[in-house]
Amino acid sequence: MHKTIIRDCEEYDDNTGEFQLELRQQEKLASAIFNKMASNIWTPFIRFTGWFLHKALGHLLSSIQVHRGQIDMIKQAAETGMPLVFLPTHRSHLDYILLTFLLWNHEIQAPHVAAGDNLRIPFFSSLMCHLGGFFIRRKLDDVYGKKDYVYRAVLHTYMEELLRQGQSLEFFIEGGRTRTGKAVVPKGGLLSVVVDAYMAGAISDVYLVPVSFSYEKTLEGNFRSEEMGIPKKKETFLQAVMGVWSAFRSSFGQVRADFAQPMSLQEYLDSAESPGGAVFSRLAGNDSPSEMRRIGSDHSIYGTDIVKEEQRLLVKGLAEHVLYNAVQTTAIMSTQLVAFMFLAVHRQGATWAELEKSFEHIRSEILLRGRDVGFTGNASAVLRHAMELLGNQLFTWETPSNNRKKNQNNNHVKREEERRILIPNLGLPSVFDLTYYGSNVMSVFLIESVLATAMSAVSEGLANTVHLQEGEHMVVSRQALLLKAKELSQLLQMEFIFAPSCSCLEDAVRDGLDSLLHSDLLLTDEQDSTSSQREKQWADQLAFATSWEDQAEDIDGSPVVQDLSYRLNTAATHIQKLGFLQSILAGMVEAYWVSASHLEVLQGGDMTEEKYLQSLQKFAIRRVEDGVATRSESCSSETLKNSLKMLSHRKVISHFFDSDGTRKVELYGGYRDNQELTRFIDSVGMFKTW
Ligand SMILES: CCCCCCCCCCCCCCCC(=O)SCCNC(=O)CCNC(=O)[C@H](O)C(C)(C)COP(=O)(O)OP(=O)(O)OC[C@H]1O[C@@H](n2cnc3c(N)ncnc32)[C@H](O)[C@@H]1OP(=O)(O)O
Repeated sequence: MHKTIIRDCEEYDDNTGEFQLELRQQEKLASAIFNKMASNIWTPFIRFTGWFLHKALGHLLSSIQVHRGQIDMIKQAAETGMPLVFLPTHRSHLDYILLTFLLWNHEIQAPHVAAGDNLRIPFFSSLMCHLGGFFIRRKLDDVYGKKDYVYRAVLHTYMEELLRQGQSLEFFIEGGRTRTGKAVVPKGGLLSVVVDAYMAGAISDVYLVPVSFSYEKTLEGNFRSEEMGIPKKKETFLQAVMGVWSAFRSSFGQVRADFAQPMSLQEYLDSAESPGGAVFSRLAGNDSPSEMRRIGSDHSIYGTDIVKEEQRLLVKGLAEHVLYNAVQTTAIMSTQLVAFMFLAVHRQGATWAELEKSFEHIRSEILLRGRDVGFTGNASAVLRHAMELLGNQLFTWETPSNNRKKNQNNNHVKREEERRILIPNLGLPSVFDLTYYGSNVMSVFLIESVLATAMSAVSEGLANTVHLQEGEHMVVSRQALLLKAKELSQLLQMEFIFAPSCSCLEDAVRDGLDSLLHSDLLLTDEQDSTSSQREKQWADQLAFATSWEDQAEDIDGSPVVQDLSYRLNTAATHIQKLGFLQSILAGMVEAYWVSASHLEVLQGGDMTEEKYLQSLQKFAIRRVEDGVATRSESCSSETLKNSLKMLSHRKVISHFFDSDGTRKVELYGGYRDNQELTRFIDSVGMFKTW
């Protein structure tokens, strides 16, 4: 492999002494990088580790669930001889251990796994290397803005060569473990190498395998400090050993691994419907895909100076597609359901009977939406088990103070017991334990939650459960609702992937609206549907399907097709459902609104990015401590950071480097004006549901 890199360099036939000297130096550098990077799988060691894990994992986990059919599917894909690229979601350090372990158990070739060089911990890193780990920089370029071509070339060639040899690869496209519990916007660097290897004809095809791991309890404990904005410390050898030791003295419940259907890269790119396919066709121009493949491409980390925007879109679309599939296959574990239930339904607490009822209800709603759960058993038993794993510091039992008497008889004691309320601890920082586990469930109800939140914006706050009265008459325009839902999804695009890249956001939102209609949260005027009314509903929906696009194309913005209106079902149970759906995104919307409001600080002039983020987090925490915030999770460091990415993407703020190389942030021209900024803050604030 080392020779391949050197051969590539020697293709430049320049015999001047200076060039030869430079070449030798670069060769030395490439060789040093390669030696530091490469993995060295040692099969007997994998076998030994597999045997050891068989003994050890039983002390940590009560079970590892994996679907036999999914494993067979992976085996079949492996038997084609095509390289497999495993792309798991990243929740824990156990992810990569379990993946190789599961594959080894089923006699599937162990993959080479990209490990960030922050994991280069003495002793452990050499074990990792023999188990398939190859070390990459977390940032490709050491110096910002200056491409490290040699490093990029070595990494590119190394990965391409592994694929060429039919070896399997694994990398975490989110780039690191999630701190919030939900998937992180994917990175495109390593995936671009795989796409490029195919485009350049180094491989005839490759299977991309989205994988997800879902834990009842993660080994890592919690990410409270990081969510509070306290920087992560680099782990030392001693801490790593202590971590392993303390893990073996605890119990982490069950883990569920899910493999989504392997995707052929060739099929993905050839598919005319996928945005990847459309971009690919444009890139290929008149050339057929195979012609294009022969020509090669510069889609990767190592190519022309600037990767074309269309090429980036192709890889980005693919990465999002993979991650979307991984998230959709993720099973919901007991602890995740319980945490979600407290955050979205029972923030004020609930009796045991109420909790059991909600638990059963949410479980059935999850299954109804085609998602799986990683537990069985009756609500009471699962609730107890989940709360034990989450830890009792997250909940407090309280007895309502009235009628509390001493010396009661048995019946009284029982009744008293039934009246006791279990209250979640939503204070800082423990709320982040609940959000970490609960956020995995968000993806199940995401689009419906977006629509419920948009409903509040369309009705100018009147459709908030705080204001809504039972039996109240409230009508919303379908067109306005869909447009506001789209706006909100775009606002939260750094938080979620709303639709796979083969579909579009509009379709996903329309499907969400159908669910709300189906569940009777929204009613058409003629809800008692006779067959002719059903036909009309169909026709109306068809009309809207074209109206969205029509309206987007219309110059003056007036809708071309007649709009429809829906009546909000204000029966008590439906108000409750609306509240539940709005509650799911309320903390995030509050964080984005807080972030938008804090921009006023920048009207005084630019600030270093670090200082600005600190001041934003302080502001958000103070709101919680002063009791001003509605949701304590609104000060989540990760959400605030994402909101800044969105502000930068929307060109509300911009970044630049000072003369001393410090990254600074400032308001974009128009937003320095008070009115413009206020308009922007209001455009975020309209999604408040409190
Ligand atoms: C039985 C036995 C069991 C035991 C068994 C044990 C197994 C023992 C194994 C140990 C295993 C440990 C495993 C740990 C797990 C981690 O350590 S996770 C962390 C490390 N992994 C990753 O980060 C993978 C995903 N990250 C990436 O792909 C990132 O892109 C990279 C490669 C790290 C680079 O990140 P970056 O420097 O921030 O730069 P980024 O903006 O992403 O782009 C870099 C370049 O990529 C290219 N690029 C990026 N996006 C695109 C795009 N959309 N289109 C085209 N090109 C693109 C461009 O060339 C870009 O450069 P520019 O043109 O922008 O200058």
